[in-house]
Amino acid sequence: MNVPVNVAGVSLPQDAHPARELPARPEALRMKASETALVVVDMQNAYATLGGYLDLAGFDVSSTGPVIAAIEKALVAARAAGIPVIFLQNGWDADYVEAGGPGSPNWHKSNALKTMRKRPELQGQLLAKGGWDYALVDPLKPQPGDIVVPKTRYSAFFNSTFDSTLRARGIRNLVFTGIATNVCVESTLRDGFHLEYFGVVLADATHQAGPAFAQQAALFNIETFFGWVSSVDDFCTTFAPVGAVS
Ligand SMILES: NC(=O)N/C=C\C(=O)O
Repeated sequence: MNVPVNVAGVSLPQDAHPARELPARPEALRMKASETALVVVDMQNAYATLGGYLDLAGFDVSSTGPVIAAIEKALVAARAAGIPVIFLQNGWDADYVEAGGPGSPNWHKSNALKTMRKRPELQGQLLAKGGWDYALVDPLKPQPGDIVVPKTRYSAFFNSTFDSTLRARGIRNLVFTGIATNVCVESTLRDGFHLEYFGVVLADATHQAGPAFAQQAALFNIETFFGWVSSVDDFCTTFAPVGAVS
């Protein structure tokens, strides 16, 4: 039911968004556009482009093209439905202070930092703010009104503005796209679960870091324990304007 909202003497717009039912595994999920964000995880050259960090570190990024196209489609639908779009962007300052030194597990586990230690000529290039590797891929540049949240660890909920950005807007549903399904997507969705956010992955708009089984395992974990799994077409159809013919 839509009722006028008055907060501290200020009238806020009524919520004109009806609940929609998004087909998903293991079951459909009811959600309102006004309580939902489309989250684009780390679609940077580092993760999606030949010559970027993942490629240089030995991960296969040759099939990320369809993922970029699928995210573009989801972005069009989200913006048309009034669903906020949040781009996450992973990396550190050019001196890697934010990456942590040997006292941080990140220093030991980050394959970007390890690759640069192995190949000193790459020092300062991988995931460094201001550089090509850190930049979002060209087809997925933010548009006015979109939100960009920088982050320094796999989960977007740590040492970032992500949680406050969501809570300030009354968002409780997170629709995830991006790379990598089994690292930053899953880490962020899992932390969101523990903070009471409903997390849905659009599987065809994600890509794993590592072998294909890593994608399957991440989707299994999400579907079974932490959230829901849907598709770009189902997201677009669910949030299409009422009466729109597809
Ligand atoms: N965006 C990601 O999922 N990142 C995965 C690995 C890394 O950043 O080292």
